[in-house]
Amino acid sequence: MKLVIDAGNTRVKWQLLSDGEVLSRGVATLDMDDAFQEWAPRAESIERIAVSTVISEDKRRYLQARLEAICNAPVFFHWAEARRGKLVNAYADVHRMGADRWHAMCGGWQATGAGGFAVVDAGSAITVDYVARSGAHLGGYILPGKQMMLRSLKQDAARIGFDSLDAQQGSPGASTTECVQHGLVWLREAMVTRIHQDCGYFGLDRILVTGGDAAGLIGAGLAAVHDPYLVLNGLAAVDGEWAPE
Ligand SMILES: Nc1ncnc2c1ncn2[C@@H]1O[C@H](COP(=O)(O)OP(=O)(O)O)[C@@H](O)[C@H]1O
Ligand SMILES: CC(C)(COP(=O)(O)O)[C@@H](O)C(=O)NCCC(=O)O
Ligand SMILES: [K+]
Repeated sequence: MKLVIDAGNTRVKWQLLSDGEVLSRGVATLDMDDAFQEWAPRAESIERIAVSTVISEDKRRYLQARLEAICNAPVFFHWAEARRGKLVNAYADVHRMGADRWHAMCGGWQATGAGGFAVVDAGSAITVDYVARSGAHLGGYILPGKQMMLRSLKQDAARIGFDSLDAQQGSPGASTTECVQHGLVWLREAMVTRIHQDCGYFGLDRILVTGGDAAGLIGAGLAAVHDPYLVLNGLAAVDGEWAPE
């Protein structure tokens, strides 16, 4: 049995795998005492743990120590790479790229086979990455995620006080709350339009979306396949049979 973990800035996603089949899966946060209680009873059967993470080095060490306290299996951390098979990273300095972005692209490559694709990961931050049919990563974008935008408006502007609002429309607002909340919808719609345009320009056939705010992007019209476990699928492939060359 293998445990694969995607530890993001907000949440930890995990899956327990046996011969490539998913036995169980879940979501936790690192600060929870019982973060691993769902799989901990099966820890003795786990032979290997593979992790993709973008958390700080301090938190990464904390995660490793917690895993080693529960489980005897070796823990492997996987990072962004220059290439994996035909998939070629656009970064000159690949170590600077978030492991989650690389593993999401790996998951996308495995899932789409022949065509080019876009990966949108709407997590703490939003990332967009484009991969051509040849496997060449064309580059991407990093934007603040929904909660990050709301937090920065609240913290960094003295007179922007607003409430939560389940806004579905991006029409011009007539109060601070509406201006902020409709603004998010408006921004989302603009982003979706731009991603669709880029996919046409670069000849990409498919869009894959993942992350906690994926449903919001689909609600804003993103024509994408939603896979909440895209990073884990890519990580499992990299940690498994998929040879680097
Ligand atoms: N139950 C939830 N707990 C926390 N965040 C959630 C939840 N449901 C949706 N979200 C949204 O998902 C985002 C986190 O998504 P996630 O993909 O887990 O991020 P990360 O990979 O950065 O940890 C949050 O910013 C929040 O907007
Ligand atoms: C952009 C990210 C913060 C996204 O992480 P997340 O929001 O999913 O936790 C992460 O991929 C990261 O820390 N990247 C490093 C910089 C880069 O990818 O160039
Ligand atoms: K992520």
